[in-house]
Amino acid sequence: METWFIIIVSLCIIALIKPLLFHHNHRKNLPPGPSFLSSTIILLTNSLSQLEPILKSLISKYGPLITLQIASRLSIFVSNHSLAHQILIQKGAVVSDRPRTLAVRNISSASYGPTWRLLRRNLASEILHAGRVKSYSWSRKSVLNILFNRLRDHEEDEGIKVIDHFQYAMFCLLVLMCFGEKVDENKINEIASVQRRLLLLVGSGRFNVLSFFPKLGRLLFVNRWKELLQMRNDQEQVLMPLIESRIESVKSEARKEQFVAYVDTLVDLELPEEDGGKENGGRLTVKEMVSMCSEFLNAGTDTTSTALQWIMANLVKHPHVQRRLYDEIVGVFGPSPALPLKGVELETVIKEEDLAKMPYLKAVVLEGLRRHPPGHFVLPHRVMKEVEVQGYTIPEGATINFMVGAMGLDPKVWDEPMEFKPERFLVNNDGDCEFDVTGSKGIKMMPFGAGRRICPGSDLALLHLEYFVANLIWYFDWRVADGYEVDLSEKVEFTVVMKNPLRARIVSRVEKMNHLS
Ligand code: HEM
Repeated sequence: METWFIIIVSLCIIALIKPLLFHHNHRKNLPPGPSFLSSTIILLTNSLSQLEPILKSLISKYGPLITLQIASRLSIFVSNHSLAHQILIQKGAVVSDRPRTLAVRNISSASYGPTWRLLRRNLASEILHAGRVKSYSWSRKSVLNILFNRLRDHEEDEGIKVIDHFQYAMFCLLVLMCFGEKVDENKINEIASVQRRLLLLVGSGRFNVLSFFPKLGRLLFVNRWKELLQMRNDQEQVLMPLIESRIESVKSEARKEQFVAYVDTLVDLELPEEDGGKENGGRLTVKEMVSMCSEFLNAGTDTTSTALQWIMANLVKHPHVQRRLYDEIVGVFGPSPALPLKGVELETVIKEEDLAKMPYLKAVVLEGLRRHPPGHFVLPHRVMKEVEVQGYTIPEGATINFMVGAMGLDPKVWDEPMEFKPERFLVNNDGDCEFDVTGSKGIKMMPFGAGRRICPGSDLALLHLEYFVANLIWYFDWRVADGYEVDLSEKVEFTVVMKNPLRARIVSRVEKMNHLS
C-alpha cells in the first residue's frame, strides 16, 4: 500500500478529532461546506487551481462562501465579487496576511508586517514606478526585435506554436530588468527551464502536504522534501552566479551610471531585526536574493506570456475584433511599416507613450484578462483577527481564497460572459476605455487581486501586454493555421493555459519585397 495513502488516512483521523477538540466553539457560525473527511481529501489531493471544478459544484450546493477544513486549518472560498470587495477592501486590514508555507524569503509569502512592507515598497518604488519603468523602454524594443526575428524564422510554417516564443521573450525582458545583463540564448533557456520546473511542480499540488504540515510532512514525505531541496539547489546554481556577477560589476565605478536592475535594489536593504535582521548584518543573503529574483522572474513571465497567448488566440479566432484593433492602430499611427530585412533592427515601433491613444487596444487586453485570467485564484490570504462576513464568523488563522476565474464569468455581472467582446469595456460603445482594475470602489473582476496584497506589477503587466499586442498586430496579420482550429479549452499548469496551444499563421502586412525595391 502506498505510504501516502496511510498518511492520508491518519491525517483524516486527526482531522476528525482535532476540530472537535479545538474548534467546536467556531463551527456553528462558519460558512457552510462539506464534511471534514471530504474537505481533507479534496484539499490534500488537489492544487488550488485543480480545485475549481469541485468548488463550482460546491457553490451551487452551499452558496458563494464555502468552508473546507483540514485538521485544524480552515480554508474559506469566496466566489462572489461583492463579498470579495467587502473582505479585501472594507476589511482589508485583517485579511492581508499569508498562511505559513515552506519558508522562502519573498514578497508573496511574507507575513503582513514590516518585512513584507519593506520588500514590497522596494519593488514598487525602485523598479515598478513609472519613471523607472520608462527607463527600461529600450529593453522592450530590443526584446520586440528578438521576438519578431524568432517569428520570422517560422513565417513560412503552416502554424507557429507562439507560446514558446512569447515565454522566451518575457524571460529575456525580465532577466534584463532583474540582473541588468543581456544574456545569451542558452543562458535564458537554462534560467527559464529551472524556473518553470519549480513552478510546475509547485502548481501540481504535490507539495501541498508539506505546506499544510511542514514538520510532519518533511518527516513522512522525505523523498518529496528532498526533491524540493534539489530543485532549489539547481535554481541557486543557475541564479547565484548572475547575482554575484551583477553585485561585483556595480561595485566598479564604471557601471554605476547604468540603469538600475532589481538585484541592485536588494543589496542594500536592511531587514527589520525581529525578522532575521541580525543575521548577515541585517542584509539579505545571496540565497535569499535568489528567492527574491525567482519571484520577480516567475511573477512577470509566466502570467504575462499566458495572458498574451490567450489574447492573440482570441484575435485569431475573432477576425472582426482583430480588424477593428488594426483599424484603430492604423488610424493613430498610419499604415503598417515594412519589415526590415531579417537581423536588421526595427526602425519604427508603436511607442509605449502612445498606447494611451488606443482605447480599443486597452479593452482587448482587459477582455482577455476577464475571460482568461492567468490565475483563477489569487494567492491565499490568512485572517489575522476574527472577522464577520455575511453573518458568518471567519476565525483568526483561517485561509481565504478568492475565485478570480468564476468572478470574471459571473452572468449577474457580465452580459454573455463566455463571449469575447472587448467593446463591453468601452464607454458608450466606442468611446474611452474606463475600468478600474484595482477594484477599490467595486469589484467586477480581479485578475490582479484587490486590496493590500494586490499585484504590485499590474501596471507593468498591462504595459507589456498592450505594447506586444499592438506591435504584433501592426506588423502581422494573424490567421488560423490550415487544419487547425482555435480551441479555447483550458489546462491548469501554474497558470491556466491553453490546453491546445495556439498555432497561428503569421503574415507580414507589408511584403518584404516592397521594402527591398
Ligand atoms: C498578467 C500578468 C500578471 C497577473 C495576472 C498577476 C496576478 C497576480 C495576482 C492574482 C496576485 C495575488 C494577489 C493577492 O494575493 O491578492 C499577484 C501577486 C503578486 N504579483 Fe502579480 N501578476 C502579473 C504580473 C506581475 C508582474 C509583471 C510582477 C512584477 C514584476 C508581479 C509581481 C507580483 C508580486 C511581487 C506579488 C505578491 C504581492 C504581495 O503578496 O504583496 N506580478 N499577482
